[in-house]
Amino acid sequence: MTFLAMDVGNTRLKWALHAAPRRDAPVLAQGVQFLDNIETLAEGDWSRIPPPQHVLGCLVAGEAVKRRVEEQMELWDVSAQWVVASSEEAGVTNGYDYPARLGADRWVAMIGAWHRALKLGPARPLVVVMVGTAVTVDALDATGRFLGGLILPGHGIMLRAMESGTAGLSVPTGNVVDFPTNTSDALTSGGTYAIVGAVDRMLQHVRQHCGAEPLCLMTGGAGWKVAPSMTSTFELVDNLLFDGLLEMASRRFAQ
Ligand SMILES: Nc1ncnc2c1ncn2[C@@H]1O[C@H](COP(=O)(O)OP(=O)(O)O)[C@@H](O)[C@H]1O
Ligand SMILES: CC(C)(COP(=O)(O)O)[C@@H](O)C(=O)NCCC(=O)O
Ligand SMILES: [K+]
Repeated sequence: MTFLAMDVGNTRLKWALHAAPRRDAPVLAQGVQFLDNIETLAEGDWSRIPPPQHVLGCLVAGEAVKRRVEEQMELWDVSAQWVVASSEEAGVTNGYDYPARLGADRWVAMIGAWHRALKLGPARPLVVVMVGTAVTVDALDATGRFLGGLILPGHGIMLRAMESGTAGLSVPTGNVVDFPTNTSDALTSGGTYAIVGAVDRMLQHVRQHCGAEPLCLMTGGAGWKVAPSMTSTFELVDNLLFDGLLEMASRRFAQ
């Protein structure tokens, strides 16, 4: 009963083949491809794994990318289910004005975070930070209700926006320092602290709204860049999206 979980962001496709669509099922194989290289999957990585019986993915990269991924999956006799955020799934409720317009990756990450937190102890509010192409900072209360969240540009987008919007800001990546004294460090530090500041602000909102200290989980390909500069307590989690997809799959594909 193998299960393929897939997370297609605006920069990279991440996949993990699990032995079953079950929480804590062992990972049999996993990989990452930049979106430009999707066409190599069927003849490359995916030709070397057993065919999955179930596929559940979240994709925020648009219809054209979805078609390219589905083309690669023609290798197998399986059709993918793509997550669409709804008003309730796997114990999490969605407070977005239009629930289906919430990024599927944010929905899946919150479901993963919610169940990870439940395993750690009594339910408490959560702040879920995803640092990918974009950065999202999402809040859940202690009943599993998504209260709302922030979206801001990720490192790459911030730098490219600065480069294209100014005459003299095309410089190499710098370091994060308290008092930047060159353009590279000033840009890198500014971008990083913008993200850290957004997280701190959301933690403050949740503390105030819920009257309890939230658990803060961070995930995403660029999480490691932000982690050293964080001021609040948080946990960096590698596979929050896969946790969420497994949690959903265990319900959708239960036999
Ligand atoms: N090996 C790497 N090569 C390029 N970018 C990387 C790498 N590792 C981490 N990153 C960073 O991670 C970001 C992409 O993270 P990811 O979570 O895959 O994003 P998305 O889900 O939006 O596709 C990139 O913007 C980059 O800043
Ligand atoms: C905010 C996002 C662009 C993040 O994308 P990512 O960084 O994971 O590639 C994505 O979740 C998205 O397109 N969301 C839809 C809009 C929304 O969530 O309100
Ligand atoms: K993502």
